[in-house]
Amino acid sequence: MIPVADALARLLALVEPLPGETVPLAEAGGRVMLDDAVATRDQPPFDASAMDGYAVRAAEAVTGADLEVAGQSAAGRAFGGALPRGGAVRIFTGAPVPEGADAILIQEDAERQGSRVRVVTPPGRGEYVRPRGMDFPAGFRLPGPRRLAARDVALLAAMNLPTVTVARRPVVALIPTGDELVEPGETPGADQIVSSNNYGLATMLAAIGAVPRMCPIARDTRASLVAALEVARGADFIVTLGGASVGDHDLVAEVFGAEGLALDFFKVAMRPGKPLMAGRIGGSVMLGLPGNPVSSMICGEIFLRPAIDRALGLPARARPRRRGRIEAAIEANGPREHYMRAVMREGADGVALLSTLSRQDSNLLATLAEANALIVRAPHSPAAAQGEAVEFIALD
Ligand SMILES: Nc1nc2c(c(=O)[nH]1)N[C@H]1C(S)=C(S)[C@@H](COP(=O)(O)OP(=O)(O)OC[C@H]3O[C@@H](n4cnc5c(N)ncnc54)[C@H](O)[C@@H]3O)O[C@H]1N2
Ligand code: MOO
Repeated sequence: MIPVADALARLLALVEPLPGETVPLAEAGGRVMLDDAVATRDQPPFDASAMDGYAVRAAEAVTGADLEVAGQSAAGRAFGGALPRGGAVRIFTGAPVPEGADAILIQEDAERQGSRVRVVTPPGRGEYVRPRGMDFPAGFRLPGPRRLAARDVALLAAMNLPTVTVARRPVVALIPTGDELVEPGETPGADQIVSSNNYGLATMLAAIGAVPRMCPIARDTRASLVAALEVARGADFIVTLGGASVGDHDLVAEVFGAEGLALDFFKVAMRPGKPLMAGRIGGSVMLGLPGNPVSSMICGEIFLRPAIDRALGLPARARPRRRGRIEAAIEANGPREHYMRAVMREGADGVALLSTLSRQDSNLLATLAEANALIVRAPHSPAAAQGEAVEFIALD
């Protein structure tokens, strides 16, 4: 058994960042932009009004001043010239402030009389004027690599970038293994269960920008595993579920070995998730996850997510951990790093409070769904009393 951190480092070393492809902005959300984006223009591209009112010279727009309205500036239809002396220009939000004006008299602070406007409450100099480039100047950089959130895409559009170069999505073949498995919706035999891990992992993968490839269930025979591998070939990652342990029907390492798997490691000091393996087969990274549903989902969190991030060109790092306090005592831990399902709530003073769920067996998907956090306990940690600090990973 190797430590979790070593296993992750070794897995990440097997992964190569994928090349980029150019996509239209409307399809860029959630994708990883590889390089810095550079603004081609100032935003706003001119001094703009932040309010509806009158563009004026602050020095002239004193209380009671009576200004001649020389014209109007609307968004998309600027006033043609400069602001005349003693004048005002009717202006609307987002419109260019005419040359010579340095403040906006909002209409609530003015009285309009025909072609003239009286100042009731004078504006300060610069008031309600958004200077050119206030949001960002030409040459401004949005740094890559980054996974593009909706707000990033809005910014790229404002930067006048119609396309963006993003990492190709990694294709991840998911191979469930086991004679006992049927697809959801089928009628299981008396000794059968429904395959769940592949659906959970596919959902996790799609959410982080990978493309899951659902392979048919491989039975516990050489021929069936080889057939599933053929469906998986060519994917960036080939992930098997189950068949990883030491039982007579756990054939993955042996069959894949004969098919060219260069195994890098097998067995990790973690709980759940011990019989994890990784290597390379053909051009693909192979990750063998344990069959127990919670084990494979937690291994997905701890290993597959950082590996996908690396393929996407993002910094490769372990899932971020936070610190919180436990609401009830926890027993001493054994030799494996323990990922305990827990419910986290934010305490009144901003401290996260964690309650471990009472049942932690690695077949219990219902407790995983109930959990919103994984408390991480280092190997051999002593018993922890109520209120003690622990590290945890927030589940999303
Ligand atoms: N003698 C030993 N037995 C076991 C050991 C060990 O060290 N010595 N390790 C245990 C641990 S820890 C785990 S984890 C499991 C992992 O075994 P496998 O990866 O070989 O998984 P399977 O035996 O194929 O299945 C385990 C369990 O999970 C169910 N399963 C499998 N695939 C799916 C799926 N797609 N959806 C839902 N459930 C699935 C399967 O029916 C079994 O119940 O080995 C322990 N044994
Ligand atoms: O490591 Mo197994 O994944 O404990 O159940």
